[in-house]
Amino acid sequence: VDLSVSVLGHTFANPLMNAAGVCCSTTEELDSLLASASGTLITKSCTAQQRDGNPAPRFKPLPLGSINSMGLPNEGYEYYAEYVSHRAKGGAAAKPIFFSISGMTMQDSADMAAKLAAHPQGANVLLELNLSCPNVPGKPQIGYDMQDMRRYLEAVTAVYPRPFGVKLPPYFDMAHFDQAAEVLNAFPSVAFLTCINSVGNGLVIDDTCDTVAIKPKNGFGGIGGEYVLPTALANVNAFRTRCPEKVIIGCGGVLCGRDAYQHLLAGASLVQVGTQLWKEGPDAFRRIRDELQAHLARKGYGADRDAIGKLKVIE
Ligand SMILES: O=C(O)c1[nH]c(=O)[nH]c(=O)c1I
Repeated sequence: VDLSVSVLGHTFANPLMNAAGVCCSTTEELDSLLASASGTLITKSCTAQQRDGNPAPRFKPLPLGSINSMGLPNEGYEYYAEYVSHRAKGGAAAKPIFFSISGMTMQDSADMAAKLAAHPQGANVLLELNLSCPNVPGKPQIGYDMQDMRRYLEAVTAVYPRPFGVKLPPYFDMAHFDQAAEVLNAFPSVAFLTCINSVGNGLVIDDTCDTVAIKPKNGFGGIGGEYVLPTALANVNAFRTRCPEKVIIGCGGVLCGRDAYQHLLAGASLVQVGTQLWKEGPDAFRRIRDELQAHLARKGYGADRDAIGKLKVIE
């Protein structure tokens, strides 16, 4: 089965990649993804300057997923810009690299986008603008404020001439799908949407000691893993139907090849792996890729792209 996917002006060997934030904060981590069976990779969301993030414990793996309130720890824009200078390649050996930006202010995000636009490897980098970080105390999610989202996209499109994408939070109401899609469809250069970020502000309790699992925000943090697959699939499908000109990247609840297949059916062209990558390491990509390949073969598909968006409803 041909797993290659050609979207956004690039061809990927397979649809799998990491979710921003997981196994992608340092050169070593990023190189381990580059060496893995993933089709591509994305850098940790960066801010203008290096950030330590929230106090630990700030991440906990759970039987059915994970909770995190990292607080946007990262090495700063220049570190990741330097990384893509060496690693992003064009031409035959192309391995385009996704670059996640999550400025502390709109101006910071616009400034970093402008720098990325001028980057020598700019044509081999795909910007994923993170509008959905749920864990910086005092910073409400941009993706949940439609006017804010419009302002951010106006600021970034004014300085970033290339097609780029947006990392969206999960929405849970049809009216919100409609409102968000209306904003996003007003920006043709928003070429892809990554659905979803973690389900914000969950609370995990360790009842052996009657205490919350993580320290920041009195234990409130983003939920990932098996818990979120139905919500992720709904958001992939909702934006696929509302934004037919945009590419959808699925993220959320992918543990195995069949989960990735469900994201393709729902409308995703690429599929990100977060919590399971944290638990299993980059070898997860070979396993999930092979499982996806086997599943598509069993279903009689010649290529994974033939499955994209093929979800049937009950008439
Ligand atoms: O706390 C984080 O660093 C974080 N954690 C998430 O679950 N999603 C995000 O977009 C971010 I920027």
